Amino acid sequence: MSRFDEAAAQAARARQAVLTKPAGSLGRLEDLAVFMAGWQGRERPRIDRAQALVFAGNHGVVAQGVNPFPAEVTALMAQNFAAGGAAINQLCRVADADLRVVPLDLDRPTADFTTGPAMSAEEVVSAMQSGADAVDPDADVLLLGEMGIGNSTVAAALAAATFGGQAGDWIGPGTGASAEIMARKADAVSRGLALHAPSDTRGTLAAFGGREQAAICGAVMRARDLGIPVLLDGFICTAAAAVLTRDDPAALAHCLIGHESAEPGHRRLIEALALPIPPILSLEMRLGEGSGAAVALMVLRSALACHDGMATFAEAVIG
Ligand SMILES: O=C(O)c1ccc[n+]([C@@H]2O[C@H](COP(=O)([O-])O)[C@@H](O)[C@H]2O)c1
Ligand SMILES: Cc1cc2nc[nH]c2cc1C
Repeated sequence: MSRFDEAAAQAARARQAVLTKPAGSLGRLEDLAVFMAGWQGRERPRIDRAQALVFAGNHGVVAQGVNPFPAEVTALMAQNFAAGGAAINQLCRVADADLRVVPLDLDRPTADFTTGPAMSAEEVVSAMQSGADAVDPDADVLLLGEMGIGNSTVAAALAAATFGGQAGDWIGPGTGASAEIMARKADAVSRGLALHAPSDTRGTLAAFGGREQAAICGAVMRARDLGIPVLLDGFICTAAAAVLTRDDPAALAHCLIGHESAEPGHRRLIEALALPIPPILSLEMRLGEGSGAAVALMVLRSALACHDGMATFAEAVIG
């Protein structure tokens, strides 16, 4: 497993200290440059290739009436991604990321977690493998996103199973749930938590699903093996990746959270994870599909452009 290269990070910190700016004046852009230096293992990190992976899946728990949009929208949005008409297509174009959408058995939803396990152990392994296989080994940064009608309910269950608390602590409006839908969501998550008591990563994914969540876990692990830093998207993507901390509390050390979503559970999740760098952006976005990670990539590129391109005081002969 790749490790944070402290020597490269230290060299990047030393470089930040001599660039032509008051110390610390680029704020968290400086932290981002040092983070990338450590995980890429070079004083001057770079992003020549950014890969964005969006995993899509369908969920049996939609039978509980927990989502305002019908499950068919997952496949329709997958087609929209392929045709270039979604927000993520526009954002990847301006952020210069290679977008790949990976639909995962959309015509075979996972089982309803209120009545039994969402997935078998084999299905979990297969979805994790799909995620791992999709990672471009030559990427300098990996953006992760998801699409799946009903998956804000799955995310709430995964977060509650991982960090504790009640259903009401983790549910939110998702794509725009009414009060009645919210009540059904709380009930579905509560019943799921009463039915399943998983204690590890794969068991938690098997209990609640879904395929896109397992794929995100597989991609995060593969990126770690390859030494590729990861930009997570919003609530649903973060909740999926967070399941990895059940097996290894440091599993997300190479991850940044692209943005803090408007979905209320995201703040709680961010606090529970306590990653060293806070979410890059907070724009009240709540779309999913990797959109917040793609906007955050533009900030990350800004951080690296300053780190790499600025003159040092010695070079500029200032002050
Ligand atoms: O990740 C987020 O922060 C986020 C917040 C709200 C909604 N979403 C997206 O909305 C879908 C899930 O919402 P729902 O209402 O169908 O459970 C799924 O496709 C997600 O990508 C995503
Ligand atoms: C239209 C639509 C687009 C999305 N993108 C990610 N999740 C989504 C959910 C819906 C409903």
